[in-house]
Parts: sequence; structure tokens; C-alpha cells
Amino acid sequence: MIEARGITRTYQTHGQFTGTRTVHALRGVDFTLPEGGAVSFIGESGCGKTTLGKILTGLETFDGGELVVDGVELSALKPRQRAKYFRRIQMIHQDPYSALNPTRTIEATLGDPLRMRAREKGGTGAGPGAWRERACELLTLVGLEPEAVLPKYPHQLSGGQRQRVVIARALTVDPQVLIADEAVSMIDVSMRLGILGLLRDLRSRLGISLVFITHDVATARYVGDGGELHVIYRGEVVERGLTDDVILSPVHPYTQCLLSAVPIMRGLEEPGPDRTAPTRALDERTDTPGCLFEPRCPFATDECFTTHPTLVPLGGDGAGVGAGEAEGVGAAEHQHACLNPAARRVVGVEVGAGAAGP
Ligand SMILES: Nc1ncnc2c1ncn2[C@@H]1O[C@H](COP(=O)(O)OP(=O)(O)OP(=O)(O)O)[C@@H](O)[C@H]1O
Repeated sequence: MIEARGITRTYQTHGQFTGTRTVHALRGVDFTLPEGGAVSFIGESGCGKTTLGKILTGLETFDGGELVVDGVELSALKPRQRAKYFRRIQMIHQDPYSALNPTRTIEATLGDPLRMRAREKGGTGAGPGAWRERACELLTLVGLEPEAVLPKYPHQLSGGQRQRVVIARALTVDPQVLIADEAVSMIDVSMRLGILGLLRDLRSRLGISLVFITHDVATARYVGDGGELHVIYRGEVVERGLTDDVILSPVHPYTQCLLSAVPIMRGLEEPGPDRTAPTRALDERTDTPGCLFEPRCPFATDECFTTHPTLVPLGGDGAGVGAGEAEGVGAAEHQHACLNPAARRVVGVEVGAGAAGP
């Protein structure tokens, strides 16, 4: 189980024309990932999704908050001990080609971690027969034909096959958690559903927990089914709850804007006049003392400019209640950080029958 409490990450950037700038990649992110559960993070480019994924796998440090894995707070540990915990959390990156060594066959790619794992477990399974058998088992589990795939190099496989190999490699160390960061965005559309189905399957068949990071509402709904969805804006979670609650009844204008950006087909659904869209483009330099989304929000009031909203349960008055502080607030409770939450009808961008194709 992973528990993240108030994770914060700030970067200082230095540019010739921009001077020194502080980038708040993550601002106090909290979540709990139970065994076999799923938590999805959705937001636009630059909102901090990848930074969060890297922090959860130990590839990036954080400068505030706590990360607790199986009840152990990791920052208190020595690097070697910490690495043991991070081994239980494996990342699936968006580009399966760069994630694999092009000079090594799939057999070699899977063989090394399998032998290492076998040695750790006490020696059995490190022999060639044993680890090869396990490699075949894992390839079958991810939907590949072992004998056909083992002798091949990454460039001889399709993008979808490569991503399945990446998933098989992650499974070699018996992880408890997979972090999938835009795991299908670089894969041919025709193969995406198969990979998403596989990630769902691993949850139900192996009890592996999943952190699913995406900018795509539909994939978050499919893979994160039954789990939680956290909507993240400029490093801050602005709405969260059970995936279906957030997608079907969003109350934060940013979530409504994200959902409005999902295309719909004319003739299949009525677009209606009330699509919610940001009033201005994202400008990271615009920091108000109030709500981070205020400069772009179509529903902002004067109060939004001066008061920074914190996460409160939907339906409560929320005055002075911070994330997770309200009594009885469960992680899956629908919460929002908006001073004017409202159920607004959300419709997608219309894709007309006569629209120009790609
Ligand atoms: N090493 C770094 N140094 C400086 N700024 C960084 C660094 N890594 C990330 N950032 C900044 O932190 C913010 C969040 O970046 P991050 O890559 O996590 O966003 P993202 O939501 O994953 O975006 P994308 O989907 O485009 O990858 C961005 O403004 C980014 O420029």
C-alpha cells in the first residue's frame, strides 16, 4: 500500500530571458493506494503528473510531505533500504522503445532481472531452465507468444508488443504497484485497448495496484474503473473521488473543461450550447493569491482572486477544512477545491460529419 501525504516538489529554473523562476510541480498531493486498488491522475501537460510518477518510483526526490510504503515512511530510511521498497513499485513509461535496450534480445532483457530476483529469493530459479520458464510464463501473461518473441530485438516488435515486453519486465521483480505514465500515448491506436485491458487484467488477476497517469478521460475511466480519480491542475489536486463520480458529476470548472475537450460525434450525441472551456490559455507565470485556476476560469468571482480553496467534501460548507482533515472524509469521497462548485452540464467538442480528416 502507498500513502502519499502532502507531496510537494519545487524546481528553480534559470533562463537567459526569464531569469530565475520557481516552478511548483506538485503542491501538497495526498492519496492512498490500497492493495489491488487503482488511483488515476488526470490533467493537462505540465501539471506535474510525470513528476509524481517519478517520485513514487524513487527516480525523483520531493521536498515536502511524506511517502509511506507498506507502513514505512521512506525518507527515514537509508538509500539502500529505500531502494528495496521502491523495487516493489515499477514504472511503465510512455515510450516502450526507449525503455528497452535496442542491442539486447527480449530473452536477455528478461533474463537479467529474473536471475537477480531468483538469487534474492534464495538461489532457486536462477538456473537457465528455471528463469527461462518464468520468462515464458510472464510473456504469456502479457499476451505474447514466448517462443516467437524471446529471440527478437525490440526493433523487430510492434509498439504494442514492445509495451507488453516492458510490462513483462516490470513483472519480473514481483511488484506490488505499477505506475503507468501515459502508457499508451505512443502506441498505435489499434493496439491501445489491448494494453489498457492488460493493465486492468493485472489488477484483477495478480492483485497489483495501479497508479494510472494520463491526460485522457476515456482511458482513465476504463483502466481506473472502481478506483479513484484525482484531477490535477498546476501541481494541485482540484477534484477527486471515485472515478465514475468525478467523470459523471464533475463540479470543479477545470474538470468540466477537461471533460468538454473530449470529442463527440455529431449525429451520435447532441453537443448543446453549454460547453465549458477555459477563457484563457495556460500561462504558468500567472499566480494569483487565490485559486490557481482563477485566471482561466469561466465562472470565477472576485472571491476566487483572493481566496485559495482547499479540498472539501462535496455538499459540505467546507469552511476551513483542508484535505483529509474533515472528520470521516474517506479518500474515495467526492471532494473539490472550488469556491463555486456546481453541477454544470458537460458536453464534448463537436466533431462534425463534414470536418476535415487528419
Ligand atoms: N527537472 C526539472 N527542472 C525544472 N522544471 C521541471 C523539471 N521537471 C519538471 N519540471 C516542471 O515541472 C512541471 C511539471 O512537469 P511534469 O513533467 O511533471 O508535467 P506532466 O504533467 O507530466 O507534463 P507532460 O504530460 O507534458 O509530461 C512543468 O512545469 C515542468 O516544466
